[in-house]
Amino acid sequence: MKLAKFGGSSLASGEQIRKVFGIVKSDPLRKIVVVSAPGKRFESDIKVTDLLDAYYQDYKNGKNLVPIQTTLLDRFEEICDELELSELKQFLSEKVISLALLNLHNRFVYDKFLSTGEECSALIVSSYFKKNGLNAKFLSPKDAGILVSSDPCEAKLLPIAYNKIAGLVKYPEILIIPGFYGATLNGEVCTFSRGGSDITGAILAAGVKAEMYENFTDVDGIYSVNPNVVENPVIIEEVTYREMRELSFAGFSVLHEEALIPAARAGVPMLLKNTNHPELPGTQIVPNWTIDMPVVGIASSRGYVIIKITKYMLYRDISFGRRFFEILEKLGIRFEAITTGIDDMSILVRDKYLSAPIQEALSDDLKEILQVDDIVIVKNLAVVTAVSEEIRQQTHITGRATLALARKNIKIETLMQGASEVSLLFIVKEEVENETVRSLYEEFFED
Ligand SMILES: Nc1ncnc2c1ncn2[C@@H]1O[C@H](COP(=O)(O)OP(=O)(O)O)[C@@H](O)[C@H]1O
Ligand SMILES: N[C@@H](CC(=O)OP(=O)(O)O)C(=O)O
Repeated sequence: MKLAKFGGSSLASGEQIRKVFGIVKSDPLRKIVVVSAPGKRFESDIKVTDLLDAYYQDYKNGKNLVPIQTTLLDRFEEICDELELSELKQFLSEKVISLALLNLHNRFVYDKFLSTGEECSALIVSSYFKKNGLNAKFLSPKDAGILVSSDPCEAKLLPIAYNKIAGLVKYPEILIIPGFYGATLNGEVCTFSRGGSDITGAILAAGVKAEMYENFTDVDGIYSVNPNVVENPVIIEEVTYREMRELSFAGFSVLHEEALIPAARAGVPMLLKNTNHPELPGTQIVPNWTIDMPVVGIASSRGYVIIKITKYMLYRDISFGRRFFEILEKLGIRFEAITTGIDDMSILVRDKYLSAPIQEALSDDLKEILQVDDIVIVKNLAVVTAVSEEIRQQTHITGRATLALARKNIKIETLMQGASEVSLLFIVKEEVENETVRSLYEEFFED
């Protein structure tokens, strides 16, 4: 059995849904289909999930809801018209309108709004499949057994869920399951973080021990670098789960970083393919590499800050680390990397965690509680991450990378090896982010 997940770009219009139908029909092993909400049809278009977000904001702020409801209903109506599913229009319209009756004080109200895109999408796909002769069945995430924690917009799968999910193999129909959300033990709708349909796909593929998790999107494979920075970059033929997790976390938005672990643990291989060109091989995500590459991919992300603290003889104070982390926890600051020395400690954080009041509270606590001598906050940084399993084995990769940057006069603010040992992090000023990516790409991929 294979699990096929189709992203928003594959469900954006009736024409795209016809392609999805063709793909599912062409392989009888594709027994579970996970769908996202309709995505963008063209560059300036708005994804249905973003429209639902706007709908929620208008509802919360007491605004006139007619314009946003009309935009949403038009999207669904257009798809239904293209697929000749007129019988579904009224049902979907009621679903969308009834969101404006929800209790705003419920913790999961925003999740319910956002999840409606995937729910409607799965209803459309299952109706179209049935109408065209496929034995398909809509199954809600709750009925599929996707039981999740009660963390609005950040659901985590409850381990007990896997028992029920395993039972999905018994269905004779092709199951069409909405991605992106699950049900809490109290039956509330709770979504994963944005882009989370990939997580649903991975969980279900792991739960039924699928022979393959196919992730269909709008590119021919995973590019070795952001295609907006380097024109026509090389497509990665094969990447390990660990490499891909690092790349996703470091900026490759093509796959959600939380979608790798469930599939990896269950040993389910993944294949990323293009809905518009399903005949192409795509990118395989595998447990162990078979192709030697000094660097598999280069990801980058901006909006970082380094907090440097200095305290004379810091390393002798055995409670310093604990007290420092307690301060970070209290202020809700997540850090991504840390280095320490005799008198210094530096942490890398995203600037979204460091608003002006939080920064002030952090400075006060560091001075009062930890009595640090100095605090320096360096802003507007980008992290460029080169990833490969080979980095652990071959020391010359770091040398080649730093030399390539030195040749272009690019100053590295800080260089770190990721704790997973499959990544090298080059922290640079935001203004040289793209140049850093291009220089590393030239060094490792050109010729
Ligand atoms: N390294 C990369 N390789 C491929 N695509 C990438 C990469 N980095 C970013 N992307 C973007 O990810 C998009 C696909 O992801 P996403 O928009 O979530 O698709 P979907 O709607 O199918 O889930 C591509 O269209 C591309 O613009
Ligand atoms: N529709 C949700 C979940 C998702 O995974 O979407 P997509 O497959 O289009 O990235 C979102 O936009 O966040």
